[in-house]
Amino acid sequence: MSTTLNPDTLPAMPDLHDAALAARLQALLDNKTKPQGSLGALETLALRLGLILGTEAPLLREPQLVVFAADHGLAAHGVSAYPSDVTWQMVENFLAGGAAVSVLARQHGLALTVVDCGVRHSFGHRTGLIDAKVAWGSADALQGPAMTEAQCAQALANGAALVQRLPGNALLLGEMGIGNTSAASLLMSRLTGLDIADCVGAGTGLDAAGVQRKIEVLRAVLQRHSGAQTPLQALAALGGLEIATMVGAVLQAGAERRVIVVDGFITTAAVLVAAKLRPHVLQRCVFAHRGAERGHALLLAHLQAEPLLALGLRLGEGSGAALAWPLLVSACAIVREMASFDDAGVARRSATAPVTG
Ligand SMILES: O=C(O)c1ccc[n+]([C@@H]2O[C@H](COP(=O)([O-])O)[C@@H](O)[C@H]2O)c1
Ligand SMILES: Cc1cc2nc[nH]c2cc1C
Repeated sequence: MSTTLNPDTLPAMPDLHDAALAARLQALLDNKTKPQGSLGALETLALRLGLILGTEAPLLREPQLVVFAADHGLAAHGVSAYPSDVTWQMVENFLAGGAAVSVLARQHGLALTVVDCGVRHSFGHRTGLIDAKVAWGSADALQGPAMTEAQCAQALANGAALVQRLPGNALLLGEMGIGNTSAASLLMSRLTGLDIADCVGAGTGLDAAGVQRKIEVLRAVLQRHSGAQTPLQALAALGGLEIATMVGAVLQAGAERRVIVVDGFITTAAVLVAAKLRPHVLQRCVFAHRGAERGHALLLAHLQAEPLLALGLRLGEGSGAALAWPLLVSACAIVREMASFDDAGVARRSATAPVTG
């Protein structure tokens, strides 16, 4: 491993497990005026948020939805249904407030920031856009590595630095990049050992023949980079400047004990890379949804993640993270505000009632 891409330089990620706090949070939930466990997944979520934030009174502050954007050399091989220009055009749409995620972020009071990690376009200085451009798109991974080790290290550092400057205690992940389902599928296959055919889907809307061609291209890419086996080697070779920047952001957010809200297939692939480097980062993650992109369900299963929603989304941008956000707010409010049996003078479960699961 070269010194530029050294995993030892990444942030430490201590185990968040705190049996005493978990027991106190569970007791708080069990004493609320409801049959035990009746708020289902919201209770699991409340426990997780309490543990991440290290408190019995979890409160989410100044949530930040960050859309990581970049272009992909592999897009030249017809692996997407749309042209690469859509990446910069959608960045303009985010900045103008007209994209799906713009609408949802406004609706839910989420600060929206777009990061140019490597878009093939010059935006100039713009409100709401962070310039973290490492290159004008990643290189064609069929010809060589998608990024040099130095570029990958720069993207990781950019992601960490931008999170350090963000306020609040929650990071919602979004991305935009024509061709980035290919990079995500490549990373998934390499880091899980699953066959590439199980990791590839229609992305923006390829037909069945298009998906077959995409699988063939990606199989050749994996062959070309058979030596790139560690998480960081795979990240540099198989690419995605927005994915690499996101990995840096996720590791920094996790180290700062921010709540990380994971969106669709591509953001989950970034979390996979981060988790292979620092497994405890998964304790800080809330998986917003299981999307329609083939591979996402398998990837979530690999991570033993239980997503909150299943709406058939395949948009990205952070749209699923934004849609799930009110559930996180509700979970925290339940812990902080709901009355206990004692507070409200409500009778507890009868001592003689049979115990059920
Ligand atoms: O989030 C997802 O699960 C998801 C699934 C399919 C496509 N996308 C979005 O579509 C783009 C990538 O698709 P493609 O076909 O160009 O690789 C990129 O901008 C993603 O945000 C996102
Ligand atoms: C129009 C469009 C919007 C998107 N948002 C995220 N990925 C996208 C891909 C396309 C093609």
